[in-house]
Amino acid sequence: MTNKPIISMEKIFKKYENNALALNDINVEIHKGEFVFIVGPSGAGKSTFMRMLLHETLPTSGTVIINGYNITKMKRQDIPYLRRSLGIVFQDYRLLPDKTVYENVAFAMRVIEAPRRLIQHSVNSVLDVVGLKDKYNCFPHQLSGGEQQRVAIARAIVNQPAIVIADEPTGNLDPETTWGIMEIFYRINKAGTTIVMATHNKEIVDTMQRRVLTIENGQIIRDVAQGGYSDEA
Ligand SMILES: Nc1ncnc2c1ncn2[C@@H]1O[C@H](COP(=O)(O)OP(=O)(O)OP(=O)(O)O)[C@@H](O)[C@H]1O
Repeated sequence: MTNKPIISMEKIFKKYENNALALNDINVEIHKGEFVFIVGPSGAGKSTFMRMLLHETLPTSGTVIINGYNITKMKRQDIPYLRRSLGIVFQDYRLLPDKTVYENVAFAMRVIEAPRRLIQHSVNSVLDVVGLKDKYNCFPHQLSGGEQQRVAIARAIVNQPAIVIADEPTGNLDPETTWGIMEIFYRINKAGTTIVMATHNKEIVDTMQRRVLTIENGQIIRDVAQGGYSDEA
């Protein structure tokens, strides 16, 4: 058995066109099954870090390997395979407004041309995981923010990704709804999926007691295996 990290970043620098140095020598390994919070002040480089995992931005220098793909060297035709191994959840849900809950989730499987019966089975099963089976026929505007985020999570996990990347997923939600969403992430992680979540929410980080990477001025200034928002390593 190998123990290769599922995500590895080595000597990552990211300088934007305006010369802003968003990431300044990031070195980190994340292993399968970990739950990792990315925290830090506004402008620290968290979004840049997350966008790099999604292949939305490339490093100026350094190596990023995600689920076996070297993102700076991979072939263009392999990008969809990398994306398929990632489930993505955003702060603002990003559902298709004119599609039902069922269709929003099924869409993620239709684009990879999954067979119809598998789609039916998988969508029903993930809607059950997020507690939204009864709402399968609703449109996003008929749902609360928390329910919309549940749909987005169902969509993110329906293709059974190895890694779920969540950027501030509870940023628009009240505290009670936030905990409902965190419980779902907790269960997904318990089932073996690696989770990387950027958040400003001190309370959830303190309560969950998972790995915390703190980014400041483009550098990882703290890496705590199991701790709170500002615990020392
Ligand atoms: N597309 C871009 N072009 C130029 N500079 C950028 C770009 N995106 C981010 N930056 C700069 O890079 C730095 C890091 O930004 P980033 O968005 O990664 O921070 P963040 O930690 O996610 O902040 P927040 O918590 O406010 O979302 C900032 O100085 C920002 O101004």
